[in-house]
Amino acid sequence: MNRQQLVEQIRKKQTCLCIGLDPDMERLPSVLSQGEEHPVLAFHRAIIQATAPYCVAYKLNTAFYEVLGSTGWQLLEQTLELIPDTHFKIADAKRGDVEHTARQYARAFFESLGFDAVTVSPLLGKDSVQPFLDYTDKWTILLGLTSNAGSQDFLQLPCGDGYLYERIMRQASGWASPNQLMFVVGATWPSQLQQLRQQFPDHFFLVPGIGAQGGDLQAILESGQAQSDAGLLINVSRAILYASTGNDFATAAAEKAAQYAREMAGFLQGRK
Ligand SMILES: O=c1ccn([C@@H]2O[C@H](COP(=O)(O)O)[C@@H](O)[C@H]2O)c(=O)[nH]1
Repeated sequence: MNRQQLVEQIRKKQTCLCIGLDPDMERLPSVLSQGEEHPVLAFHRAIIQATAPYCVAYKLNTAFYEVLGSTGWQLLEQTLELIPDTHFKIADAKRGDVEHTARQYARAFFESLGFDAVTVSPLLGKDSVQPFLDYTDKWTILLGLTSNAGSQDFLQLPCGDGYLYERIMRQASGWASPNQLMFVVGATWPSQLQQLRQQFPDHFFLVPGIGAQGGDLQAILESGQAQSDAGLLINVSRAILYASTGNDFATAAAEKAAQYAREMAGFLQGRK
């Protein structure tokens, strides 16, 4: 899905919500263990059906699938098949390796699995990211400023006239156009996100950290939108997936997603 198609979906639906499909076996509703289908697949089938009207993207964090071994990889593929073509599909895999290995990762996520986007660590430098960027019709989402407290250990260290994350993002922004390069910026750092938006007016930011991590949605919406178009994909995983673990889990997830979407619509209305 290219930028124009993504922006069209955001405008049409008046939401920039991305739902994280991070299936935690210990939190799945017990009703699902009684069926014939794998509980993760039954969970995703119900969640996607209930929430698709309120979001434009789904983000699958590969850790939650990898932990289940070969079954997990099958579930990843089967979950992708459940996601409508109208929705942007992100592999949150945070890959980063030397060039020839990175090329295999890029092939895996873009060709074998067919994701629209994959998250990548920029720390090994341009040659490690280039294999992803070579897929000009796909998106590379570089870790900019991550949402966790530990981003202060390295990413928020002073560097030149700014911080390390700014230096990384500035340099990496020269590697490809904003039509194929996004940055992860945590919702837990609203003032940094505001400054980053001024420095990077045209890039999409994938923003995790709303819901369970306590990020402030209003603050992100107020300061995070790009000049040219929406420019934000705001991810929520646990707060939607596990809104209820009872039999009403899908309805509860839909209500929560609709609530986030309504808040977003208030900001997106009337934008170009
Ligand atoms: O900086 C980052 C990068 C990625 N994540 C991932 O996003 C989701 C957030 O889940 P919630 O349940 O909404 O907190 C999860 O997959 C993280 O690994 C992040 O949180 N921060």
